[in-house]
Amino acid sequence: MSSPAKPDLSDVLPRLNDMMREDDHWGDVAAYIPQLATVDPAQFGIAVVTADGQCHVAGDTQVPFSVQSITKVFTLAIALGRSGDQLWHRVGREPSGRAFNSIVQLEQEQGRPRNPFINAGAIVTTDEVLGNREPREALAEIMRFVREAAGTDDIHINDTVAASETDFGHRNFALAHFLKSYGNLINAPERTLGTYFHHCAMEMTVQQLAMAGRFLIEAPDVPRLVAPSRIRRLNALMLTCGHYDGSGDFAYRVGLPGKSGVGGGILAIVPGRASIAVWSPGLNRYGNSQKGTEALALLARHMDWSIF
Ligand SMILES: NC(=O)CC[C@H](N)C(=O)O
Repeated sequence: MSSPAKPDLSDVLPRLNDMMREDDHWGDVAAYIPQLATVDPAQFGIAVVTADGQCHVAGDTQVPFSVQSITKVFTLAIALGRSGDQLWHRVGREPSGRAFNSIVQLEQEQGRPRNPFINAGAIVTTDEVLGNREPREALAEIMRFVREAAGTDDIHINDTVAASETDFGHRNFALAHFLKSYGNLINAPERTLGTYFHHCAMEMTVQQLAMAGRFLIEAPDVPRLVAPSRIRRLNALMLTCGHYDGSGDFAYRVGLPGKSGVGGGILAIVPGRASIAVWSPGLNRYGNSQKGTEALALLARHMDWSIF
């Protein structure tokens, strides 16, 4: 009996792209960052880079989009590289079950954020990366890491988006001041947030993001930026916390470690096999890409890529 043919990504991705455009339930773009509110939600792009370095793409693949919270994976990797397990004194490792920008949880837990992927936790990891340095030095380190991971220097921060968040980021300022009041911020709130808003405002195409995620695959031929044991832990946190209070739903539907951003991007990892970046700016009720999640669920099922 012949075994069924292995699905070919160069067929699968264009079909997935067509399916995503069949209806117009694109979700809503994030309105609380005015620069993101102007993006047309009816866009979709996907890129898959396999462990052997092959890249397959479909859809709107040439558009650089605001990666936002996906940068929290890179800043966490850098913070752990700088401080090791000391970091966990300042931030936890449990799913939050709350919105990404929840204030009430931070107060209840006395200034130690639940995990490094909610905003409060990422403000702490950014503060750890910043240390006593100038924000531009910390940002240069973050950009170096991401560019090296992606294998290209053509990745930049959109200063207009960063300025837009600075002007309207009142919740993040509230979170940072709470952290400071509990003694869990080394720097002045404005200084840490300036760094945070800027790394969130980094832009990438889906291909660049999928390339940047390769270091999380843990395979022989991918760039070795962090130790294998740490890669597994980053993936564990992405699985349990990467989609905020939608993390359980994402694990149920997709079955892969993933990290979303309010710009509509999702980075998902198939351990040992592939790095996937998907982008569609319309969001679901958890603030995660609506079509991006749907596409990942279909792709994971079709390729039999769920880790479970
Ligand atoms: N979920 C996100 O992508 C949030 C990131 C955004 N920069 C914020 O702080 O609100």
